[in-house]
Amino acid sequence: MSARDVNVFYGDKQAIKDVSIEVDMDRVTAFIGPSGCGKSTFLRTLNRMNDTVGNARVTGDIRLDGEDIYDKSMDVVQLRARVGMVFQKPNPFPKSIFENVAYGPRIHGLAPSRADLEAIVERSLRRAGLWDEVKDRLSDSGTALSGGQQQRLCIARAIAVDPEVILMDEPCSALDPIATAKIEELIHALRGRYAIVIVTHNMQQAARVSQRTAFFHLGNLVEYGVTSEIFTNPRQERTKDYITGRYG
Ligand SMILES: Nc1ncnc2c1ncn2[C@@H]1O[C@H](COP(=O)(O)OP(=O)(O)OP(=O)(O)O)[C@@H](O)[C@H]1O
Repeated sequence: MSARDVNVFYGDKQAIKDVSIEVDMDRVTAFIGPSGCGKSTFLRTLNRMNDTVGNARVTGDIRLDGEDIYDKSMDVVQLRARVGMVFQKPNPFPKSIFENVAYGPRIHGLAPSRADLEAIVERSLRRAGLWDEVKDRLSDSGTALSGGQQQRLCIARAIAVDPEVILMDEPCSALDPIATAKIEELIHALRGRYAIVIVTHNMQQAARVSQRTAFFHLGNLVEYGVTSEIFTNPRQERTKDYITGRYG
């Protein structure tokens, strides 16, 4: 995915200023920066989630496989299948575990038969590291799972429609350390199969899970590069101040 000269406004207030970035398709990219710097706002431009925010306006050019995702001909439902999203708070549908995962493939026509649908559900739950925990209770409600399991269910739901990119907006902030570690392991396991972009407040997490890091401050993309270099040898003073804990 590539973004060029992206600006986002909420009414008159500019939240993102001229951001350009190339997201590598076979890597995990972390967005870091102090609260309110625009990480989530920018993440949401990548699958047009800002369309659902009444006063938000996006300018610039964002492409997925060379296609302008803001073009009038772009089908937003298809786009959000290709660029899936996992939110801060796990948000399974109030339906069974099976239905949570089956819903997307069904509406996108990916499963011609019941057997195909069952295969997709099993594969997605396996990839999300949840199959062994839920295989005997697929008809239980998704909302009855633990928080960490719910978040892996949401990841399985995103995977089920065969996305190219998965956006994760602070996916562990509502989870305990054990559930967090499982999600981090999962991100490692999914790397290479999907491009993953994760917003995180937790710098250790960014360092653990990502290969590329983008540091945002006051709506600007201050620095973007190889994660180990950003954390050990940042080029910009503002990045250095943030990673050494001087603000944020
Ligand atoms: N719906 C909205 N209407 C108006 N302003 C908004 C809206 N959403 C976000 N903002 C503002 O845009 C700026 C960027 O917010 P955003 O949530 O993207 O930052 P963030 O870096 O993700 O913050 P955090 O780490 O606290 O989640 C902030 O000043 C915020 O107040």
